[in-house]
Amino acid sequence: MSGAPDEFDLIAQLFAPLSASYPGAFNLTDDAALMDVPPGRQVVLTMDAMVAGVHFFADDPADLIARKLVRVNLSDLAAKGAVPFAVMLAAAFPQGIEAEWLRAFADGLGQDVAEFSIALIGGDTVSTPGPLTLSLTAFGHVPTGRALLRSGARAGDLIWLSGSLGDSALGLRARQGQLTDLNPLHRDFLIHRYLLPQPRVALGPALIGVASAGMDISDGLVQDLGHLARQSGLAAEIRLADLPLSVAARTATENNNSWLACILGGGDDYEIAFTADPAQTQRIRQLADDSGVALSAIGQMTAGQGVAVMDRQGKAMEVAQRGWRHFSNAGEQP
Ligand SMILES: Nc1ncnc2c1ncn2[C@@H]1O[C@H](COP(=O)(O)OP(=O)(O)O)[C@@H](O)[C@H]1O
Ligand SMILES: Cc1ncc(C[n+]2csc(CCOP(=O)(O)OP(=O)(O)O)c2C)c(N)n1
Ligand SMILES: [Mg+2]
Ligand SMILES: [Mg+2]
Ligand SMILES: [Mg+2]
Repeated sequence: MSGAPDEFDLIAQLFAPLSASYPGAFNLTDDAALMDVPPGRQVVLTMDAMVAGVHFFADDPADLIARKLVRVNLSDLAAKGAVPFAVMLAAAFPQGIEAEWLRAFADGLGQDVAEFSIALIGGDTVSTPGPLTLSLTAFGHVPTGRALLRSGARAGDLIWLSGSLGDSALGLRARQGQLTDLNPLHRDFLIHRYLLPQPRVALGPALIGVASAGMDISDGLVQDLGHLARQSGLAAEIRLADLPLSVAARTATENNNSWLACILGGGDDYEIAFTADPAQTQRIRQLADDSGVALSAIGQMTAGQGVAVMDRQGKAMEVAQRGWRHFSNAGEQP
């Protein structure tokens, strides 16, 4: 492909190679793909869209935009305990987009297709007079009947969280010109966490038979745990002191307490929150050691409803920011 991109060259030259490992994708030359499911497994499907100016900045590197798109979707699959195997891409590219940008985008897609052993099995390519708009559908599989659901938590279960919380939301604030007193290394780390989330693809499947419920944290810990608690018919209580913070996030919040709200409700974490019977604690600690992904017990499920955040004195805190909403009704209680 040289000069101005052509729709069919783009598909044949840049996207088709990413389907090579999947015969049912017909090298992206047919109307649809065919999918077989391994015996004893169920397909898990998820779709997340990303829009320039809403989920990422239009001038973010094209390869990282593509990889973030893959990763936010694989995060949902991991939260269900699923092993990812395929994705479908719907891309609306702004008119006049450059061939070089598309090549970088496809390179990024290819990097993550390889890294996560998945295939691009189809999609659609259109132009838009609006901002770059991307949607990915991701497919994974789990042993039939064993997927982790939001509804499986029981009273007394501990709440666990992978990785560290708030890095990405702080990275976004740093890019927006806030958090100006960060040291450059911390700033780069936080921005990297924003640009390139790390879906917990190995952890998810390992949690089957260990966790009672799971979800990924995309909107903000407090809001998202609220969804899990509601679906399980329970309340969630988390302890501020036990939230896993990176050195960079800890430093940022030490200097300025108002960033705490960002950690509790800033979103873009793409970490997995799961619940488990306290009897599973040893196994979970072993999983963390084996996988190299930190797992922290941050609270417990109790009878009741809602999410309470306990401060360092054990008192319920006011939470200024519970999580991201694309739309909200004025006057509605969050
Ligand atoms: N436009 C839509 N049409 C159908 N289902 C949707 C739509 N938007 C969201 N959903 C469904 O609503 C549920 C919650 O979505 P969402 O909050 O985006 O979850 P997540 O944060 O895990 O991506 C999911 O089951 C999702 O498939
Ligand atoms: C430029 C920019 N501004 C703001 C945000 C913050 N933000 C946008 S959407 C979102 C929540 C997650 O996106 P969503 O579409 O709700 O994904 P899902 O919850 O469906 O996985 C957050 C925290 C961002 N990521 N980038
Ligand atoms: Mg979603
Ligand atoms: Mg999710
Ligand atoms: Mg959301």
